[in-house]
Amino acid sequence: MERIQVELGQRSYPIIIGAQLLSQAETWLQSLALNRVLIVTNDVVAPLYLDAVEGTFQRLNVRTDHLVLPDGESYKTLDTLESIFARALELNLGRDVMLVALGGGVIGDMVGFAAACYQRGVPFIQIPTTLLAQVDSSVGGKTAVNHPLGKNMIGAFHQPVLVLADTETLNTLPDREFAAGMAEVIKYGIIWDSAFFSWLEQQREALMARDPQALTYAIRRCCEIKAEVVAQDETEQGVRALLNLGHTFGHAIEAEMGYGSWLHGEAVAAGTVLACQLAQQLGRMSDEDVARVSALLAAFNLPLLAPSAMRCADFLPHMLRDKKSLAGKIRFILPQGIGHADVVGGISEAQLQQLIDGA
Ligand SMILES: NC(=O)c1ccc[n+]([C@@H]2O[C@H](COP(=O)([O-])OP(=O)(O)OC[C@H]3O[C@@H](n4cnc5c(N)ncnc54)[C@H](O)[C@@H]3O)[C@@H](O)[C@H]2O)c1
Ligand SMILES: O=C(O)C(=O)C[C@@H](O)[C@H](O)[C@H](O)COP(=O)(O)O
Ligand SMILES: [Zn+2]
Repeated sequence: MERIQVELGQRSYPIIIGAQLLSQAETWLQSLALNRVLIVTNDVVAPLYLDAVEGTFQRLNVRTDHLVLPDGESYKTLDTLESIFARALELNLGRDVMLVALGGGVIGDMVGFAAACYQRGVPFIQIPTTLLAQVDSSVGGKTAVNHPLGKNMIGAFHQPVLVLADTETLNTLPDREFAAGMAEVIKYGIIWDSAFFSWLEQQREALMARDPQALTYAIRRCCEIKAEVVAQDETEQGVRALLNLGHTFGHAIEAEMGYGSWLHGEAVAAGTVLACQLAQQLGRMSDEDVARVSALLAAFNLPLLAPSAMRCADFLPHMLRDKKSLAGKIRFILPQGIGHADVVGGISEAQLQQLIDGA
């Protein structure tokens, strides 16, 4: 069992990573003095893991209710959020409730946002069941829903009180979803830790085979990096923006192609290649470094190219609305070699056309 602390003063919390955590989490839950919980999950995850999680709370004599939402990125909306509030109100849940997010990043982001808003804020626990959620979305307190005009545009910073990442849940994850999670794993190596990037290159076969030891190390290292970044900059005033590598392009792809058509991790992968190519044009990355990034993403069957239907003109309106934009100017996260990145502004439309349209 691995334990990583996210150090945020009064809002500090542990991330627990291990096998069979869903049914053996009493130790971590006991200290929270729970009264009542509402477990929110979706119709794919519920048949797999809801009973185990409910059983754990019930053994602690906690009154437990659940809500099963429809699955998918296209349901990460204000309408779905409203159905969480409706259920909480029908159950007469008060401010002593604990919301529990059981699922991937979509569930985690929505339940976190519901917790930030319900009766002006109640606590919540993250129980991430995808690789992406275990390495990224369950940690750090970014919560949101999408808007047709932009990804994660309506949201709040609201930290969970506990993250329980049961690595065995990854055994049921479809290959495409596993690969999507690897895009965020690779991101940490590029922006923060060149040794971790090299380790990923060496371990790619073990990771592809979901070797439990390799996977647990990768999840732990990602959570350590994210915890360090978030502890330095909880609300993205500076260094936290680095976690957005590939996302300026990626979010444009997700919104333009229709939420759910490209998985978040797939869009981030194609966006990461574009960010590396832009960095290369600016003399920040060598040809060899860009090739290493592309090869590692390709090893996990991730897309290296943006959708052919999308031209620069399709990206621009989305990228201008990106949350990192400042005074109407787009800012990108660009690597400096492998293991370091910066927020970079001042990229011209002509440079972006050259990058995306090749013209
Ligand atoms: N808040 C953050 O910091 C942050 C970080 C990264 C991504 N995100 C958000 O996370 C979302 C993507 O998350 P995701 O990739 O987990 O997608 P997801 O939540 O849609 O889950 C992927 C699919 O796997 C299914 N699933 C979940 N666990 C499973 C399991 N153990 N076995 C079988 N199937 C399982 C889900 O039902 C879904 O169909 C995006 O909305 C993205 O914007 C947020
Ligand atoms: O935690 C962060 O900070 C991140 O940027 C992590 C990203 O992987 C994640 O996709 C996040 O939701 C993007 O945030 P946004 O502010 O660009 O919507
Ligand atoms: Zn992301």
